[in-house]
Amino acid sequence: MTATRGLEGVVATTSSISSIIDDTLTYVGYNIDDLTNNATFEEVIYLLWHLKLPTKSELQELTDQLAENMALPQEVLDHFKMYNIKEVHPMAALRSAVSLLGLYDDQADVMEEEANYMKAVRLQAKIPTIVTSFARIRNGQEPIAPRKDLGFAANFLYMLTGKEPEPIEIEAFNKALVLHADHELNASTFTARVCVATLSDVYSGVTAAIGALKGPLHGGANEQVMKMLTEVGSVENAESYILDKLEKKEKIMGFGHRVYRQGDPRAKHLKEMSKKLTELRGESKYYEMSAKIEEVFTANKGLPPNVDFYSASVYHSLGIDHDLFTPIFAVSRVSGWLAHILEQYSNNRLIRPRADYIGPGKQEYVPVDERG
Ligand SMILES: CC(=O)SCCNC(=O)CCNC(=O)[C@H](O)C(C)(C)COP(=O)(O)OP(=O)(O)OC[C@H]1O[C@@H](n2cnc3c(N)ncnc32)[C@H](O)[C@@H]1OP(=O)(O)O
Ligand SMILES: O=C([O-])CC(=O)C(=O)O
Repeated sequence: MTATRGLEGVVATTSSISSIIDDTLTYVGYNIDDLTNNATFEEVIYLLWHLKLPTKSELQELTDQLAENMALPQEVLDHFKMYNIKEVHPMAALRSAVSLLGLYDDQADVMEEEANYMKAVRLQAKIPTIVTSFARIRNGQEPIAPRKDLGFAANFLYMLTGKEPEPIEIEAFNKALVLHADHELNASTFTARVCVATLSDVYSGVTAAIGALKGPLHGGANEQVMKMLTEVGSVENAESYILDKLEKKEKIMGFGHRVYRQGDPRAKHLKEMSKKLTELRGESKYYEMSAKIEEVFTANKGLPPNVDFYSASVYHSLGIDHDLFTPIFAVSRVSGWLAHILEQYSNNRLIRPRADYIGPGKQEYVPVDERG
């Protein structure tokens, strides 16, 4: 038995949800470029969960179900007062809040297909409310209830800021949600599938996935990119900053990918939005710094940017706090996690690989008093 480090190249499951073939990403056969340019996030949720695009009435039904389920149990809102909210990372708060949410769902452990589907609806609806309520409560503001007349993307920005977002903001945020929705067997989705393959519940699967997304080698990279842009500070500093990091053999966040070789097809959409939005805000230096970093890093390492790189300046231009970037990734990716959880349940087998043991050989037990 030999191990493949990081399971690189290992095919661990079949799936009908999304595919990456020759650097092309599709959701259920639809090219990501097409979906990003044309679809609402609600349509994409439906696509991932039902493996087909919705009719008008199917879309309306899902939209209504999401709207009806956005409110949080008061206990979940109250729990934000149990710790020092200003000191807590929002991803840790989200992970805990989702776990807590499971305690207030009397269907949490009901394993029927319909019950699991409705839990998916409830989680997809409530996660944006958790993120926006957390963000407001820590600023001493009251959470804002969603508006029935706004779509998913617009509602998120509205619940965060209390202001009705501009059409260009809604368009950009919707595109970002579509782009982050699913990505084959990435680390957090694999985590979710491993968890529920023990026939554990949907809340456990999503809680585990949030934990995996939090790390800077995965979803946490977008916040780290913004930290880097802040440190770089100006276009003039970008080249020396990157060359110095490379000299020290440090990783540059937002670059490289386990699967893509020529480039992440999602990055170009975010790059375009970054240019547009930073110009609109009179902060084009964030786009220009990013573009310079890309130029210098790619010339030196040959690694193109991934989805996390330009999403940082996009979210910054939308006025979003930098530590909310990864929770926003979760607001979108939960749609993919839930699709994979439902798919795993539908054809389940325990996921249990082997380890190639490399520890010591046979040893004799020595009582503690006799050990040197
Ligand atoms: C949504 C997402 O999860 S997208 C990914 C988000 N993560 C990041 O942006 C973090 C930065 N990137 C990385 O750490 C990696 O590219 C990963 C984690 C995305 C992929 O990792 P892996 O496939 O395991 O590649 P690994 O980390 O082994 O890198 C292979 C080589 O490229 C180098 N490399 C890869 N990415 C980077 C980077 N961003 N900066 C500098 N060097 C890099 C590694 O140092 C390594 O070099 P070596 O062979 O000389 O040691
Ligand atoms: O697929 C991966 O390894 C990481 C990624 O890009 C994603 O989850 O969107």
